[in-house]
Amino acid sequence: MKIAFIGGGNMATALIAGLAGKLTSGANIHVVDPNADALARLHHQFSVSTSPTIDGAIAAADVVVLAVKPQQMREVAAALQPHLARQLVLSIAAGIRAADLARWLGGYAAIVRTMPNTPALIGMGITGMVATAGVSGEQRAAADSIMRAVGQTVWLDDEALIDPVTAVSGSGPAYVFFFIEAMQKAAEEMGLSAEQGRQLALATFAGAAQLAVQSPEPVTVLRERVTSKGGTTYAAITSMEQSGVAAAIGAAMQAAAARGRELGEQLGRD
Ligand SMILES: NC(=O)C1=CN([C@@H]2O[C@H](COP(=O)(O)OP(=O)(O)OC[C@H]3O[C@@H](n4cnc5c(N)ncnc54)[C@H](O)[C@@H]3O)[C@@H](O)[C@H]2O)C=CC1
Ligand SMILES: O=C(O)[C@@H]1CCC=N1
Repeated sequence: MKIAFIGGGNMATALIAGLAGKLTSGANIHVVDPNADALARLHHQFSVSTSPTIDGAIAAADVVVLAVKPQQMREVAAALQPHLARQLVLSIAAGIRAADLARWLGGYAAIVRTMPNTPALIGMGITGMVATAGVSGEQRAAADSIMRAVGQTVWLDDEALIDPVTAVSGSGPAYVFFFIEAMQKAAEEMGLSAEQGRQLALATFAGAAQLAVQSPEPVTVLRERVTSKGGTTYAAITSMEQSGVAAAIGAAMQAAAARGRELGEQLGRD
């Protein structure tokens, strides 16, 4: 499968790292980005071919992944349009609605809209996906195999659910890193070294996440099992409840989903 990426930034790099040598070789991956440093890095790491602007290489691709910022999508779509004939267009942009993208591509119908996340870099991503009516069964399977090469996939029937997916798993790695940062900072404030705090916090996250994945029991039961009545965890969870941590997480996720909808409305307006 030949895959072209328009945009070679953070998320494209995570996808290429997961894909190269797995689903396809770097030689079958082409990356377009005006940033020469980004192209040099990707070429050096994964032996992908590169170009600073959209060129003839796009015609040879089976799948064109749109990995630019939402604000750049319209301009990129206009430049891409003359090069499209039979390729599947796979967008990873937050907010941008498939119908607006199809319009900017001059009515091009073969579009899969997705929301991946950066753990794709180590093959542990998860991607929410929705196909438009113009996508063939073969193209849908191709999109699924690309994203499954870097993790799990969740197909959605309703495109509106991409914004909630963005709020959960697209932006989610940042919430986890934020929590780990806070734990590391508190560990240091309590006298542990930076390295000890890092080791303890990371092993706790990785261990607890794997336990939750592998356990047949819901996370509520797992949490209760750590929480002895009147013990240390009880003190910590009571403090979090008093601080409104669960409500704050809910509000943060609502804000992420709302921002996705807002981007779609703003950028799709004309
Ligand atoms: N970073 C993340 O965790 C996730 C990002 N996304 C989506 O992925 C997209 C890219 O995000 P990031 O990789 O984080 O951004 P980024 O800023 O790291 O990458 C964007 C890249 O596009 C390039 N670019 C700018 N104009 C271009 C043009 N005309 N043609 C080709 N390339 C051009 C830039 O030089 C840059 O390398 C966004 O739409 C975002 O919503 C989706 C899921 C997760
Ligand atoms: O923050 C963003 O807009 C992108 C989409 C999901 C993760 N990063």
